[in-house]
Amino acid sequence: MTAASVPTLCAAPRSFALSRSCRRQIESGNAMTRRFGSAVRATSLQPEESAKGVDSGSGSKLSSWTSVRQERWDGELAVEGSLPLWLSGTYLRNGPGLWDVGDHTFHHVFDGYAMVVRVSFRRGRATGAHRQIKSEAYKAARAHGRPILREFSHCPTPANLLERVGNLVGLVSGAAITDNPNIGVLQLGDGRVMCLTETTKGSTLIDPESLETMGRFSYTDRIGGMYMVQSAHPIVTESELLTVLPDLARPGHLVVKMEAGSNERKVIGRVDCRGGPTPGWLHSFAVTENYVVVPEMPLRYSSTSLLKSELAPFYVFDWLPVSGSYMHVMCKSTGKTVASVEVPPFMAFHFINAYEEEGEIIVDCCEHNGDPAIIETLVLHRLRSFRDKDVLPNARVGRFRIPLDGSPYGELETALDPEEHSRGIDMCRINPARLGKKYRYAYACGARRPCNFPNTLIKIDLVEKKAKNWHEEGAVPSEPFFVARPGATDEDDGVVISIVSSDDGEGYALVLDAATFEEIGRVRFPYGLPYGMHGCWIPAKN
Ligand SMILES: CC(=O)/C=C/C=C(C)/C=C/C1=C(C)CCCC1(C)C
Ligand SMILES: CC(/C=C/C=O)=C\C=C\C=O
Ligand SMILES: [Fe+2]
Repeated sequence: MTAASVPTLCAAPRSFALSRSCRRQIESGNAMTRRFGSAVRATSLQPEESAKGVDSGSGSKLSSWTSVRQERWDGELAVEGSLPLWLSGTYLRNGPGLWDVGDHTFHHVFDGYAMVVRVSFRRGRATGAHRQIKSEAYKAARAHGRPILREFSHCPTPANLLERVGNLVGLVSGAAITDNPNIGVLQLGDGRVMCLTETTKGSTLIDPESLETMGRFSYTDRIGGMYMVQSAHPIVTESELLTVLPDLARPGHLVVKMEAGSNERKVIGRVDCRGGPTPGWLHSFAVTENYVVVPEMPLRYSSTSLLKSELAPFYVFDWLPVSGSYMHVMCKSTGKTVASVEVPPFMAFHFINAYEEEGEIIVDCCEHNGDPAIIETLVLHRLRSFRDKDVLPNARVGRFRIPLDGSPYGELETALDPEEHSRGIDMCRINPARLGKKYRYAYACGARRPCNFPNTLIKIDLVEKKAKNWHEEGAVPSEPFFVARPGATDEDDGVVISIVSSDDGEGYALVLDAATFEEIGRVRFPYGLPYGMHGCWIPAKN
């Protein structure tokens, strides 16, 4: 049986909540995995194989949704084209690299065990590496031949009352939840490099050269208890890290900062949630020069799921549009909430940028048309088998306008015609020099339909309301990362780097001129790489 014929768990492409039968199937996920485990494993690599993608039966050898079985590799990379000589430094990208362990195959792309990829550029040449992160979750799964801790869509089912109580204690103590840091990687102002996920215990230090796991980042403050969850996208500058911690016990959000060189987070302020029994999912947030913008989405933590160790309609979340959607604005220097407005329902993983303009705050995000169906789009068997189907839900650049004059409502509009990017957009980046300021360009993954996943790179011009697209037939590019040319003054003077998995099973880092969005070069890995989430740039020292 090939990946293309793996039976689908939940085939309905667009639904607000999963049907009862789909939920039953997810709840009995372990049994499903046992039944179809060998089929799913057909897309995985055996240790002795290279990490190149396996033919899925559709003629494609795409490696995006295939585990890498080699724990590590490093070596020289072949360069095609000519890389700018000023491009000197290291691009790191984190993501889920391993979705199969023992007989168990994960269900969702967000479940995979973290793997970091490195591409180092120097004088027009490049070296590369990948390495599996040795989290406790990964080591326990390796030791037991199955996942032991709770991941995004995987919830070890308690066999009896004793185990149920154990899981509850494990939730409160954090012992039962994952530390698998598979979402982002960033360099702190003091030079330390951290991989992270949404569980606070997942923050993990790595060596940016060897990619070795150095150990857990231990926060020395006393912010613990039910603050076991954090945004996966802290905002990091040379001087500090700013982030938001959902309060699962008393619905609200704590905005905290940690100075470079310190392990101690300090509270800036707190906003109470206005709707729902629990906080909304806060994967990312936005800042302006003076404010922190805290979104409150109707996709909210499910207390039943957390307390009973069960899967909710959206894994650990419920979609509760009647609970309302809100945007809160906190002053960075005083911690006071200066605006809290109700907005139309929205669904966003990623905020692009925000800025202050004439009595209001503008906040842009990759918005999935107020529909959480995108979460189901990212289920692995759908990514593997629906490649020629047009099942990627529509998305747009959502632009919030938040008045600062005390008005109770904010607006949500579409910043440019979504046809400019074929109604697909996510995994956005900007020039970091424009963070919190009025800006013109955003880079993201977009769509060329039919597709089941974003398959283009796009440069969005928010002034002209146009997008430039890069596309290669059958390829899946990951987050386009902007690196400014040293000394640049124009917002788009630099390059955009994206790691691409191509249809023939190959993998390469693509380098585009950010101004023209034309290819300058590609740096080939000797094997295909799985899809990755977010990256960072570490400039060379000299
Ligand atoms: C976008 C993405 O990759 C999200 C990952 C989210 C994860 C791993 C969430 C983990 C969890 C919590 C934040 C709360 C407690 C349960 C658990 C599902 C482990
Ligand atoms: C890959 C993704 C969404 C794609 C939608 O079009 C979201 C990833 C979120 C984690 O960082
Ligand atoms: Fe993200």
